[in-house]
Amino acid sequence: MPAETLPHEKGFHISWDQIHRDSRALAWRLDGRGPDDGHWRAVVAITRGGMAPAMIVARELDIRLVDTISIKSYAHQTQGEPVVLSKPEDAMVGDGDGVLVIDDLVDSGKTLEVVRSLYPKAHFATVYAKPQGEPMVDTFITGVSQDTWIFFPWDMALQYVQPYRGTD
Ligand SMILES: O=P(O)(O)OC[C@H]1O[C@H](OP(=O)(O)OP(=O)(O)O)[C@H](O)[C@@H]1O
Ligand code: HPA
Ligand SMILES: [Mg+2]
Repeated sequence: MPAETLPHEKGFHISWDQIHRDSRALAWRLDGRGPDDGHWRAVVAITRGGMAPAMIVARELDIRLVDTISIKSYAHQTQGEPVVLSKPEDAMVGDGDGVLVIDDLVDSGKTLEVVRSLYPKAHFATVYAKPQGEPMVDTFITGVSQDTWIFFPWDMALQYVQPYRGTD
C-alpha cells in the first residue's frame, strides 16, 4: 500500500532530529529511577523500531549491556499476531529486574504485552504512545491519538513537493 493511502485519519511525521530529542528526553526521564541505587542494569531493544531509541537511551545513561528481542507484528499498516523471532539469553535478562525494554511506540499494546509476559519485572519505555497501548507502558514521552499513523525517519525520504499555487 502506498504510504499516502492511510487507513488512519492523520499522519505524524517524525524527523531524525525529533526522534533524537524525544529519545534523549526519554533517557533523562528514566535517569536515576532504576532499582539498583537508581541504576539500570541493561537495555533490551524491541526490533526493529526500538533500536535507534534504545541506542540513544543506552548512550545517555551509560548502559553498555544492550541486547535485542526480535518481534514482527505489522506488515505496512496491517497488524497481525506478534511473533517472537529471537530473544536474549535467559541469563542476561532473567525476570527483567533492572532491565529497560525500549520501543519506538506502543499502539494497540500487543507487542509490549508479549514482552511483558516474558520479563514481568522489566521497565517498559517508549518514545510515543497511543491511548489503547498506554496501560502497557511504564514511561513514554509523547502521546499521539489512536487515529494517527506515526511515520519514522527511517521509513521516509526527502522529495520534491509542488508549490502550493502550482506552476505556469
Ligand atoms: O502496540 P502494537 O500495536 O503492538 O504496535 C507497536 C509495534 O509495532 C511496530 O513494530 P512492527 O511490528 O511494525 O515492526 P518494526 O519495529 O520492525 O517496524 C512498532 O515498532 C512497535 O514495535
Ligand atoms: O503509528 C505507527 N507508525 C509506525 N509503526 C507502527 N506500528 C504500529 N503503529 C505504528
Ligand atoms: Mg517494532
